[in-house]
Amino acid sequence: MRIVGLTGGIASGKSTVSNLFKAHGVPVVDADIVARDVLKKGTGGWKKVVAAFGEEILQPDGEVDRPKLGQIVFSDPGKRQLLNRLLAPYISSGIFWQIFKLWMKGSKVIILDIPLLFEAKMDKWTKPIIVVWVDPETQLQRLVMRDGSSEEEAQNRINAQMPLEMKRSKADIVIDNTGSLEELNEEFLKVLYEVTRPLTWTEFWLSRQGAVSVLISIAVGVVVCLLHVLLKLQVFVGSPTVLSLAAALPVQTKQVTRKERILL
Ligand SMILES: CC(C)(COP(=O)(O)OP(=O)(O)OC[C@H]1O[C@@H](n2cnc3c(N)ncnc32)[C@H](O)[C@@H]1O)[C@@H](O)C(=O)NCCC(=O)NCCS
Ligand SMILES: Nc1ncnc2c1ncn2[C@@H]1O[C@H](COP(=O)(O)OP(=O)(O)OP(=O)(O)O)[C@@H](O)[C@H]1O
Repeated sequence: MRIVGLTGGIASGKSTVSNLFKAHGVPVVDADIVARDVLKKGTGGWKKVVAAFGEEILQPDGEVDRPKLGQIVFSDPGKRQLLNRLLAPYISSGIFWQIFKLWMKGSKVIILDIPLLFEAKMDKWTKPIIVVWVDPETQLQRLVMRDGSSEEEAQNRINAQMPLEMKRSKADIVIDNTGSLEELNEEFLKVLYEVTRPLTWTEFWLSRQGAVSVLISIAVGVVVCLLHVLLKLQVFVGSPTVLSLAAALPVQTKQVTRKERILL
């Protein structure tokens, strides 16, 4: 199985690119969706966060007031680190299960869309790593337009992440999303070709099909060895029971001649 890391800065266009992957039939695990699920009312993550930040971050219906919590953590690095620490175990196990479900379905290539891939040190699990890059002015402008936030709030969110230039330097593939959506689509098609090339042997062994092949090979090996041992036992012990056991195995057996017995 190939787990492709898709990352970048906030509003650099990760979701836009992951939608293109989905449209071409490549499954995507979205870490932002996992992070939302683990903060739903009554979950383990919700309990930890409410205990640490107090009930004033809750809406009247008991769900977390996300914009309010966002304002708190994106203007205070200490509180952001606390939130990250509290949610990290839930987010990583949520991501693991999503990947496992796709593995069970037999998906060979999956995209892990995760803004904090490097910050959360999850880059070692993904190959190749795609970074969606935009220039800083375009990033700020798109973020303000999308979220309707002030420039200051938007800049705080940008500053809360590893600088995009540093992410770019760690990438295997860079998608420059400074241009139009048409230009992005053109660049995307080249990346799609690269990402969906045949699996390497290592990736194949890590896929469900590879694991099944290994299990079948082991089972066949065990049966062959067992048969061999049983036939030998028949030679030395001369037990007809052993021979009938060997005959019951799903491998063709034949009567051992005297000459063959001597060879065995
Ligand atoms: C603070 C929260 C409640 C704000 O929610 P809100 O709906 O306003 O934003 P949303 O979750 O859609 O995130 C939007 C973007 O903000 C950035 N972002 C989110 N959390 C963080 C963080 N802890 N550090 C840096 N950037 C972050 C990401 O680029 C993300 O795509 C929420 O972002 C959150 O729970 N964050 C902590 C969980 C986390 O680390 N999420 C990132 C997924 S790995
Ligand atoms: N090439 C483009 N031209 C114009 N607008 C774009 C382009 N690419 C993305 N956008 C817009 O920029 C905004 C940010 O894009 P997107 O939501 O895909 O970013 P993101 O990296 O997923 O953000 P986040 O980190 O918050 O999840 C969106 O409103 C999107 O429609």
